[in-house]
Amino acid sequence: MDTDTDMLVVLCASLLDSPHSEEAILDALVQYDGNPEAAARSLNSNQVSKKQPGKKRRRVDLDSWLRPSPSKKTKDDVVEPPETPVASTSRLPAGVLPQPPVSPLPLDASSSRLPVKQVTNLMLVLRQPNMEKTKLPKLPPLMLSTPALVAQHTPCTLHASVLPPELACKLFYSMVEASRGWGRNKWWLFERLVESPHRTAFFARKTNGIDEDTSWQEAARFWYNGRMTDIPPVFSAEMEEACSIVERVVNEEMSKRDRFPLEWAGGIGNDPNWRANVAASNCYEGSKESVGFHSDHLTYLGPYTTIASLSLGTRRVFSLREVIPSEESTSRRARTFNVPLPHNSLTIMHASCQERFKHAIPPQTGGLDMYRPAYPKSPGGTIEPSNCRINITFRFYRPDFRPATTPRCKCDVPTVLRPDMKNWVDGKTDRYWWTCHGGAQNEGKGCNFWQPLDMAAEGRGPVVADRVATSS
Ligand SMILES: O=C(O)CCC(=O)C(=O)O
Ligand SMILES: [Fe+2]
Repeated sequence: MDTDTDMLVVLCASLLDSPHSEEAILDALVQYDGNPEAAARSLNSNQVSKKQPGKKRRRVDLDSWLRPSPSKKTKDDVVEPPETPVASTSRLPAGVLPQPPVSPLPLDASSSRLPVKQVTNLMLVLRQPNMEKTKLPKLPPLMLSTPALVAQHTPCTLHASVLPPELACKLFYSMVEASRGWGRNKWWLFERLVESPHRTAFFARKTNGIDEDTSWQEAARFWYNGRMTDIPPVFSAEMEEACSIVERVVNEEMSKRDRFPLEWAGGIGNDPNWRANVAASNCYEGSKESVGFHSDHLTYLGPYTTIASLSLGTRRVFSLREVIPSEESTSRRARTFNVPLPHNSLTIMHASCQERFKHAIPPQTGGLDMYRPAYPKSPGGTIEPSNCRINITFRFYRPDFRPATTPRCKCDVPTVLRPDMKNWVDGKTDRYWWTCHGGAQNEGKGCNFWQPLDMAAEGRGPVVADRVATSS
């Protein structure tokens, strides 16, 4: 761990009511963008039920944290997962990576709005945590190679060959072409400017498909990673065509599933349960480009969102790993599930996936299969194999989470909405927090803003629970 991070861990530990493992602290720090007070508040709030009323708050001795920890690993140290093939120097702490949910316009380091500082690849900043010692046996990663296995083990479904082959090919070519102009997201983490190890872009649909509301373009225009962006492009003709097919598949799949009480239920008449009004696209060129474990911010998506992720081009592995709730941490261990995503497949991350699981595209070891398009780029042209994977995540920004309703912190930047993953409950009484996002751009210096989401007080909904309540 670098010195800055050491100091943050120490600071956070000094604010805790009871001792926590270094990994738990690091986890919370990453979740709160390196803000020790917000991280400590989160860890302390997990303790509330265990605390005895009237008992004096105990501060952890700073010295005990500053003392160097034993440097050599013992056999008991559980090193997280040997699972997905990830080079050891670039391994992220399992399940912790504040990679943002949607990836709008690239942030340009040369822009006058960003301070000129050395940029570090995100993968090099986060170190492998010392995992809590546990007696529970480590679970080897599990390869989920069929849609049935994916549905059995994860809150996701996998759909093969979703687009007509020619459309999939055309969309692949056009996105690869466009991706030459995309950039890598940059943000501040632990007082360092880090950048994502893949290129990314964000699109807003011209309308939400139902009315002429353009506020989603506004949402994307203004804030991303605590930074103002330009107006995003609208969907291309191929993206629109793909999107209508994806919407049909998603709604069909949702109609077969039980819905969670906090899910959006505002669709009336012909308005479907789910529609895509924005899309984030990623281009992974070659085997080393990746995205670390993260769950998507829920700022505009709201609780129990559904995200549809289209894969085009080279096949890559999608990793999913459950975040074990605190109270179950001694009784069961997380397992990593690896899902190979072929060209023209759709992965639907269903409601509860962002609350319970983190996901990643790890760097690929052991070689990459080149993608050989079925059609040439232009009629009569030659077919060139490609080492790129294009991912388009179609998302539904909820009307009750419109940008104007996002609380702002003391930095005067819209906050981000995060689930309390360590205390995931039942889809009804789960906790979420609005937290400061200013530090992601302001050299890592944010404020301490932290506010629980209160659906009723904030006038949000309707959600599935409201529908059930009125119909019974
Ligand atoms: O490339 C993928 O499949 C995942 C992308 C992702 O997780 C994201 O954009 O949030
Ligand atoms: Fe994601």
